[in-house]
Amino acid sequence: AKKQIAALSEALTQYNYEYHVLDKPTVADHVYDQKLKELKDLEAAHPELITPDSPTQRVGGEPLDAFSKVQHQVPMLSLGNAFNEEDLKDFDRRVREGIGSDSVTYVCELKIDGLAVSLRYENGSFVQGATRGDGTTGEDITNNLKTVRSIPLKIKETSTIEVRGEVFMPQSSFLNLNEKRDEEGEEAFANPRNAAAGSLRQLDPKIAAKRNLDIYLYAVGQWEAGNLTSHSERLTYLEEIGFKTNPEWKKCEGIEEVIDYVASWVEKRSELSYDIDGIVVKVDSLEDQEQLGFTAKSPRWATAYKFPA
Ligand SMILES: COc1nc2nc(N)nc(N)c2nc1C
Repeated sequence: AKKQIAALSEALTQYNYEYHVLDKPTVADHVYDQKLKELKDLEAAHPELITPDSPTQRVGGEPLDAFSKVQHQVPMLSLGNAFNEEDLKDFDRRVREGIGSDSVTYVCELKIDGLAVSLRYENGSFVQGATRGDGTTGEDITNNLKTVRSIPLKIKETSTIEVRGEVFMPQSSFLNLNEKRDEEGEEAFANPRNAAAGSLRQLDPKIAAKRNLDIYLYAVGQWEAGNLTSHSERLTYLEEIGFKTNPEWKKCEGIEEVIDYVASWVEKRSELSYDIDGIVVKVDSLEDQEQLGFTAKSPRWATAYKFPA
């Protein structure tokens, strides 16, 4: 039974990854459902073989009375804002002065309009997930985050790592949810961000599990395997070890290319299946990031260009 459970668990983990992270399923839904039922039956017959990172443990746990607090070992900071081209040029000038170079490689990422969360993995298993909170102390929402299908319960990296990203509700899920709430005489959510926040704040994971939340990861903490030299390499590494990253990120040589990228997304924004509230611009070189450091509350090597609300 142990071998069968391990084989089923591995197959289901791979199917889930292909469907929810790569958006490239290789088996039909009924195959997934049938194997999941097989695994559930085997685990019911051998409960001592159930592991917390089994595919059957996504919607686990009884409703909580409250969320416990989590201290972020590395604070979850906020981003300085830019509202126009002038602000972006000012940011670029400060960066070039700070690193003493006249051309900078940036990475641009879509700024997802959701909730920032931090995910901790130990020995390859998802062990804890927390909200940003006030940046230092967040809330432990591990059980709710386990219901987000695009969050892997196990990854290939076995050293302890922490990754950060944005949980969001796709627009289609938001519209369906509000329709259902309307039918049930419940108040509609104002926007997908509020709906995602409300879903992650549910004390009962069975409710969160029905909200079709999704996630894009964008940062990975320092860890021994971290011999990477740039943010773009880290994004690629996140993808390699099984995380979902937003595919629209782009390396930009100099602030003019950043300005072009930002302008292109002002147009294309409405074609996305999820809400974004801006573009995040980061210095790519980790050495340069190190040299620029942080203000009290945000990195000097990044800024968020905000779209008009
Ligand atoms: C480096 O710090 C950050 N990076 C970020 N990157 C993306 N893509 N989106 C964010 N919301 C974000 N927020 C922060 C504080």
